[in-house]
Amino acid sequence: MKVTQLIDSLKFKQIYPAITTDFDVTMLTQDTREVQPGAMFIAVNGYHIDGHKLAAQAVEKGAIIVVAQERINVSVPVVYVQNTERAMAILADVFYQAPSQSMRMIGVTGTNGKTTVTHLIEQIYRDQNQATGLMGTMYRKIKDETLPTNNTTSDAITTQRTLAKMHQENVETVAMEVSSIALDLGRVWGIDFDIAVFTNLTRDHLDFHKTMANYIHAKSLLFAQLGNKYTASGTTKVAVLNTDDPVGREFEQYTAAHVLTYGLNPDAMIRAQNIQICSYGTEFDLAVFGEVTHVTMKLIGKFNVYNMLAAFAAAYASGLPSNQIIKSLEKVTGVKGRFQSIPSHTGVRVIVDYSHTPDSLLNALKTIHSFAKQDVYCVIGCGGDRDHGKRAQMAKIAVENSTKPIFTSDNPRTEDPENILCDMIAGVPETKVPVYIDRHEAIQQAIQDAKPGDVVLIAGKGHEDYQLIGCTKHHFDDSEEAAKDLALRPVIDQKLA
Ligand SMILES: CC(=O)N[C@H]1[C@@H](OP(=O)(O)OP(=O)(O)OC[C@H]2O[C@@H](n3ccc(=O)[nH]c3=O)[C@H](O)[C@@H]2O)O[C@H](CO)[C@@H](O)[C@@H]1O[C@H](C)C(=O)N[C@@H](C)C(=O)N[C@H](CCC(=O)O)C(=O)O
Ligand SMILES: Nc1ncnc2c1ncn2[C@@H]1O[C@H](COP(=O)(O)OP(=O)(O)OP(=O)(O)O)[C@@H](O)[C@H]1O
Ligand SMILES: N[C@H](CCC[C@H](N)C(=O)O)C(=O)O
Ligand SMILES: [Mg+2]
Repeated sequence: MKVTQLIDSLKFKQIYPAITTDFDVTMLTQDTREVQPGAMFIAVNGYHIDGHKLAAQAVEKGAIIVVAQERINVSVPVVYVQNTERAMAILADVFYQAPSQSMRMIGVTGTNGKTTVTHLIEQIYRDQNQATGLMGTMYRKIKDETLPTNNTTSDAITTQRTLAKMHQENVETVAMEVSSIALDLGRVWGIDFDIAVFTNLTRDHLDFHKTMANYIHAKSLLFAQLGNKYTASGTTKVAVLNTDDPVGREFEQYTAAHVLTYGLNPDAMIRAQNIQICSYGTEFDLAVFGEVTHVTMKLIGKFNVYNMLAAFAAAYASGLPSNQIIKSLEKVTGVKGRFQSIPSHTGVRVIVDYSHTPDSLLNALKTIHSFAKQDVYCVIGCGGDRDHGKRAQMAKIAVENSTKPIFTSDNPRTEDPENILCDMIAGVPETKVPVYIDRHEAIQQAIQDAKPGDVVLIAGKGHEDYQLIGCTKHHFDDSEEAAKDLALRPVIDQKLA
C-alpha cells in the first residue's frame, strides 16, 4: 500500500522529515524480529521493552518509515502521533482494508464462558453452511485451519492480518473472544463488531486491572464501542447481555445499539426455565420472547445453559431461525478442556476443566455435586504471575465444595510454586490438605485413591498442553495424564460401579 494512503488515515500527526515521494509499504509491524524490507515499524512502549529504543534496529533491518510517540533519531521519516497503540489499530485496519466490515463480527466478552460461547457460535454458523472464523484462547481458526496464538485477543496487527486472511478465504461470520486486557490496551479499536456478547463478570485479572471497577470498565468498552448503525433494512448492531448479572444490566446503559437480553430472570427476552442437570447432559425449556421449546443438550451444568443462551441470542440477533439454532446447539458435544470427561472404564469419572477463577471453580464443583453420589476429588493449583488474591479464595472453594481437595501447581511462571501454594493454604488455615508441587503426582494420587463411583475434577488447565515453569513451557496435558493413570486401574463393569 502507498505510504500516503496509509498515513492519511491518521488525522492528527506530524511527519519528520516530510515525505517527498510516495513509496510502497510492504508490511506493518510493531516487532523488530518481524521486520522485512519496506516495513512500517510502529514503536510501542511495552511492559518490558520500549519499542522506541529499537527503532534504529528496525530501520537497519529494512523498515522505511517509523511511527512513534516519542522523539527518536533514525534515518527514515517518522510519523509522530500521540498514542502509537491507537495509531496501530487504525493503520492495521486501513492496511488490511477493513476486513471486519465485510464479515459478520461477533465479539464475546466476560470473565467465564468466552471460549465456550465462541465455539457454540462457530458450530451454529457452520451448520448453516457458512465459512467461519474463530479467534480466542485456544487458537485462531480459519474454517478448518488452526493457527497458534499467544493471547486470547491478539494485538491489532495480528488480529487485522488474521481477519484479512479470513476475508480472502470467504469467511462470512467470525466469533471472537475479546478479553478485558485487550479492551483496556486498545487491541480491538479498529474492529467493527456487529454483535457484542456479555457472558458474566466475577473476579479475575486483578493483577492487571487492580480494582473490580476498572475491570468492569474495561469490559464495558466492547459495548460502548459498538456504536450504532440503524438501517432501514434492519441490519443493526446488537448488544447481547446476560441480565442475571448486575453488570449485564449496567451495560445496557453503555451501549447505543439494540439490546437483546438473556438469563433465567423473568424479564429476559431469551430465557431458560426448568433446568435439569444430569451427569451426561442438561435439559431445559427455552423461552424466546415467550415462545417455549424444550432443549436437550449434551453440555453439562447450569453455567453451560448460560453459554447456550448467549450463543443462541447472538445467532438469533443475526436473524437465524430459532429451530435451526437449537438443532445445532443440541448436537454440540463440548470444547476441549471445558468440563471434558476422560474416557474411563474404571468406575471413576474424571473431568478436566479450565476453571481457573473462583467463580468457575465453584460452578464446576456445584455441577459435579448435582450428580455425584460419593467422594469428589478436586486437583487444583493457581497460576503464577497472576492475581494473588484469588488463590486463597480458590483454595477455600475447593475445600468447601469437594470431599478430597488436593493442592498442586498450575503454571508457576516466574514465581516459586511453594509461595503460590502458601497463598492457597492461607485460605484454609483450619484444614490439612494434601499438597503435591508436581502436578503429575497430584493427578496420579487422586486417580489412584479414588474408588469406583467417585469423581475427580482436575481444574485450571483445561486444553493447555504445557506447564509454564519460569519462562519455559514443558509438555503437560491434564487429559493425557488422567488417561495414563486411569489405564493403571482395573477395568470394571460400569453397571456394577
Ligand atoms: C501484559 C501484556 O498484555 N503484555 C502483552 C504485550 O507484551 P509486552 O508489553 O511485555 O511487550 P514487550 O516485550 O515489552 O515489547 C514492547 C514492544 O517492543 C517490541 N519488541 C520487543 C522485543 C524485540 O526484540 N523487538 C521488539 O520490537 C514488541 O513487539 C512490542 O511492540 O504485548 C505483547 C504483543 O502484543 C503481548 O503478547 C503481551 O501479552 C502477554 C503474552 C500476556 O501474557 N498478556 C496477558 C496478560 C493478556 O493479554 N491476557 C489477555 C486475557 C487472557 C484471558 O482472560 O483469556 C489476553 O487477551 O490474552
Ligand atoms: N458461563 C459460565 N459461567 C461461569 N463459569 C463458566 C461459564 N462457562 C464456562 N465456565 C467455567 O469457566 C471455565 C473456562 O471456560 P471458557 O474457557 O469458556 O471461558 P473463557 O471466558 O474463555 O476463559 P479465559 O478468560 O481463560 O479465556 C470452564 O472450564 C468452566 O469451568
Ligand atoms: N487467560 C488466563 C488463563 C489462566 C490459565 C491458568 N492455567 C493459569 O495459568 O493461571 C490467564 O492468562 O490468566
Ligand atoms: Mg477463553
